[in-house]
Amino acid sequence: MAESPAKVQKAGGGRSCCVCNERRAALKRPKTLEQICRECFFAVFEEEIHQVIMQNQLFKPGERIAIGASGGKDSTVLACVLSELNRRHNYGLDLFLLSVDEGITGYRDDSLETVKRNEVQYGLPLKIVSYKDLYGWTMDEIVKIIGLKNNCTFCGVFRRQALDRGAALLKVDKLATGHNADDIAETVLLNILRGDIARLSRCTAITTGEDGPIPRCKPFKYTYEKEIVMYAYFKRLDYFSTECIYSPNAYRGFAREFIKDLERIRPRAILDIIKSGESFRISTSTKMPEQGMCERCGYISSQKWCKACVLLEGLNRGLPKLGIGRTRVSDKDQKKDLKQTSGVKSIASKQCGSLDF
Ligand SMILES: Nc1ncnc2c1ncn2[C@@H]1O[C@H](COP(=O)(O)OP(=O)(O)OP(=O)(O)O)[C@@H](O)[C@H]1O
Repeated sequence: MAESPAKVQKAGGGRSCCVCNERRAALKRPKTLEQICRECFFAVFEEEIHQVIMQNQLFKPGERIAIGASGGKDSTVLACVLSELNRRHNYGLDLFLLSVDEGITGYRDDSLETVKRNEVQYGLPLKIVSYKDLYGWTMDEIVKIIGLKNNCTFCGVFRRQALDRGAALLKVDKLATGHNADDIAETVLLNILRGDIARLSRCTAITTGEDGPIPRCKPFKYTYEKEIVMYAYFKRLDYFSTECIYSPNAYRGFAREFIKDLERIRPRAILDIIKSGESFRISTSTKMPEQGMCERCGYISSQKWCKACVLLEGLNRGLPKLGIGRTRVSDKDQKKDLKQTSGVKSIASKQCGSLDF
């Protein structure tokens, strides 16, 4: 449901809109702090996304595009705006909604109900793929075994692959996700803090995976989260706004809060962090992982087995910590497990909501 954004910055003193100069300003744009009326806000918000799509040639006429639809604000606004722009500018796209059911009772089951309503509201066919069908496990079952600490690693790795598998079933050319400017700035910071050069070098790319099965793109790369919330609120869009019940990601939470603090002082900070991320150049002497194919399932992987197969093997063998970085499994046990598991190296923990798309 369209909830009131935590802090809609109201326009003050009955000023007129800085765009049309006719209507009264209804809000202050978080990105530019301009006083603007509702109608002009919708228009500039949509036009900026259209420009990003055109300048970065995100889509080609005739393409089939899946929108990763979680039922949350970002992907709901993405579905709404993409269908509108597709009509208005004759992109010639065949749009679909693609949802991953992670099997989280009290969270994903409810948000999927929202996506089912969106299917009708936007007239976009919906495909749902589930962890249970793909991997034989729901997140509820995984959490029972692994607890709350590392569950985001399983969820993130499985979701990435599940989206690819769903996209393949839909036979789409590309997958569009609702990652916004705040998400990307946050990921730039996290990759710097972790010294993860490989991810730092690709996390700002608007399109990724062009060498893989299905490229992914982020039409909201420069769109501020606060503006997405305002758009959803003023348009009264039907979205689901509850946080995942298994998401205790404190580290990412600190990065998020830090960026929100910076944004309060200087809204451009978000765009500048993204710009800094884009400007990073990796020295030629830095060794980058080589992309290959998982020997087990054929999915792209820089190791012998992909991350999902390593994690799944651990779950199925009753060694759920197999493949999770920096765990308390003793070195000896882990070495033994990994040896038995065809020499796959331990993977570093990938946090929930991370942008390794
Ligand atoms: N279960 C899912 N099914 C399909 N797509 C998903 C799912 N979870 C995430 N995505 C895609 O990845 C994007 C970023 O996901 P993230 O978990 O960071 O959520 P978010 O920032 O809360 O976005 P949203 O508001 O759309 O839920 C989403 O906008 C969506 O496009």
